[in-house]
Amino acid sequence: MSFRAQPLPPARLNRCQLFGPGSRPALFEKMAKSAADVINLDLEDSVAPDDKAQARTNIIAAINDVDWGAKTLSVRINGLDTPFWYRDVVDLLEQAGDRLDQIMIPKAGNASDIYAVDALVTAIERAKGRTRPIAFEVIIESAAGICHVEQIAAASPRLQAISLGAADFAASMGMATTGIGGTQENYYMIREGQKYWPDPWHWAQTAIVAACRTHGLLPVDGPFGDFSDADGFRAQAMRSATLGMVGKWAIHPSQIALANEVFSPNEAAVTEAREILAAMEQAKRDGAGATVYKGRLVDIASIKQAEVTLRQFELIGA
Ligand SMILES: CC(=O)SCCNC(=O)CCNC(=O)[C@H](O)C(C)(C)COP(=O)(O)OP(=O)(O)OC[C@H]1O[C@@H](n2cnc3c(N)ncnc32)[C@H](O)[C@@H]1OP(=O)(O)O
Ligand SMILES: O=CC(=O)O
Ligand SMILES: [Mg+2]
Repeated sequence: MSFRAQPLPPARLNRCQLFGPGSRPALFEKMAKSAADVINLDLEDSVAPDDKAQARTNIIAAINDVDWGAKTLSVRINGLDTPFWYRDVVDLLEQAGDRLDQIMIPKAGNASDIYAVDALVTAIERAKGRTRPIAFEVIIESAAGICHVEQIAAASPRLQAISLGAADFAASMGMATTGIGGTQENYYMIREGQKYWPDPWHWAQTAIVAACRTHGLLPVDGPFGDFSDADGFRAQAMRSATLGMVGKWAIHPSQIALANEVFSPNEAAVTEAREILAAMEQAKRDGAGATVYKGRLVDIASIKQAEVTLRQFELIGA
C-alpha cells in the first residue's frame, strides 16, 4: 500500500453525458432542458467535414446564448490527427464565454497529446485573461490510448474525466464488430452446451477505472449505439457501475433516464451502506475491527465501500 492517499475525483455528478452534433443547433435547447448532468456539444465525429466551421459557430453562439443551468458544459474538439482541432480550441477559447467548463479531447494516444492541447489552451487563457481554467476530459478509444492510459490520466491538472469510446476503440483494435458497446453475438463461451456471453469491454473499462482512480479522475462509459435497446443499455451501464465507473454517455434522449437511474444509488443500497457504517460503529465500541452484518463479514474496508455509495448519494442530494 502506498503511503499516498488515493485522490478523490471532482465532486460533481457525471451520471449521464448527453451528446449532440454541433451541426444540429435545433437540439441545443432540448439538451439544455434534459436531465443529463453533462452536455457534450460535438465538433468531431457526428459532424461532417464540410460542416465543421458552421458547427463551431453554432456551438460558440449556444454556449453564450442558451441557459445551460447547473450542467457541466463540454465541447468535443476534433482529434489531433485532423486539421480542425487547433481552430476548435482557438475559436472556443477566444470567442465562447466563461460558461464553457470543459473540452473533450478524443482519440488521446499518449500524454503528449494532452500536453499539446494544454499548452495551446494555457496560452489563450493567459492572452485573454480568463480566470477560470478550462477543464479537460479525454476519450480512450485506440490501441495506443489504452496502452498509455495511466500516463494520459497523469498528463494535466486540467483533467477531470476519461471515457471509453467503444466505436473507435473497436476499430483501432481491429475487433470483428460494427456494434457500439454491449454484448457481441460472436463473443461467447460454451459450457455444457449452453452459450454464455462475456463482456468484451471489461478489460478496457477496468484499465480506465484504475488509471482514473490512481489520479483522482471520473471514469465514464461511452456510447451504446442501439438506442432502441433499453435492456442492453441498462445491462451495460450496470456492469460499468459495478466496475467503478460513475456514468455513461447518452447518444439519444431515451438513454438519459436509464443512465441516471443506474448511476444513482437506490434506497436499498443507501440503507445497506448506512447499516454497515452503524454496524462498524458498534464494532468499534466493542473494540473489534470486524463484525457480522446480515450473516457476512464486514470490516474496516467495508466502511470505505459503504462510503462510495453514500458519497454519490450525497452528491445527488446536494
Ligand atoms: C461514436 C460517437 O462518437 S457517439 C457521440 C457522437 N454522436 C452524437 O452526438 C449523436 C447524437 N445523437 C443524434 O445525433 C441523434 O439522436 C440521432 C441521429 C441518433 C437520432 O436523431 P433523430 O432521428 O432526430 O432522433 P429521434 O427522431 O428519435 O428524436 C426524438 C426526439 O429527440 C430529439 N433528439 C434527438 N437526439 C437528441 C439529442 N442528442 N439531444 C437532445 N434531443 C435529441 C429529437 O429532436 C426529437 O425531438 P422532438 O420529439 O421534439 O421532435
Ligand atoms: O467517440 C466515441 C466512440 O465510441 O468512438
Ligand atoms: Mg470516437
